[in-house]
Amino acid sequence: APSATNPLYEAFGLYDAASPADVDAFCSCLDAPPHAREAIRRYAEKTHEMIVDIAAKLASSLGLDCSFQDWPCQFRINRYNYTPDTVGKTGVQIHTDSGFLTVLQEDDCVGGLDVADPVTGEFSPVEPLYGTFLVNLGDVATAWSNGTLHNVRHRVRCVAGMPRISIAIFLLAPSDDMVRAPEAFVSAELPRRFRDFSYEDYRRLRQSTSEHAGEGLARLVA
Ligand SMILES: O=C(O)CCC(=O)C(=O)O
Ligand SMILES: [Fe+2]
Repeated sequence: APSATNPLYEAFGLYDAASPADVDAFCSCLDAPPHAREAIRRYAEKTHEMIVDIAAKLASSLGLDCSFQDWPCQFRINRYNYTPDTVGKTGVQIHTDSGFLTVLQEDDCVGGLDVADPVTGEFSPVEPLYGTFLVNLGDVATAWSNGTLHNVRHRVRCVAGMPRISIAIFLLAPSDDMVRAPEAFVSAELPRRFRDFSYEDYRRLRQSTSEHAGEGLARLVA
């Protein structure tokens, strides 16, 4: 629901996108007619396949052979209730995604997503590109890779006076909820940076401290 921090933003979603029963329950909440139900089911299935595949390729590029098939996955539709009066206002505050990997389908027409340069902190706009997805790493990626991968700070601003919709799928954390860098990422030169932690605890920590941009990782330093 819209909040004091992000009054133009609302979202609804489901957990777990890999579970046909969860997707069905979500469709029932929406009172989705059969053709919409089928479209949502296929979209969740295909984007889940895609995110698991991207994660495996990412791991393999780091020399690790692992499967992300059973990692819980959240699916969310974001809606920004923009009007001509809200141009220039915040859509979503600066944040990092808390999980491992996000695949985002941007609005085809309305831009406004900005990503921060990790060194300078400067924001650059991401122009919407029809037919593409955007891949983004979250806090769990930083911890799980022992600091090899970088979480990305981003925000959404209202740049046009019309509603904006984006669809995100989030691969969150290992299925046992415990985030721990595999041994392959740990060496004498690169000692373990973070203690083992529960993703659910970390998510609660982010909420309770209102630290939404990965600051909480500093609390988990080994
Ligand atoms: O709507 C967007 O472009 C980004 C949404 C986002 O950052 C999120 O859902 O975490
Ligand atoms: Fe995000």
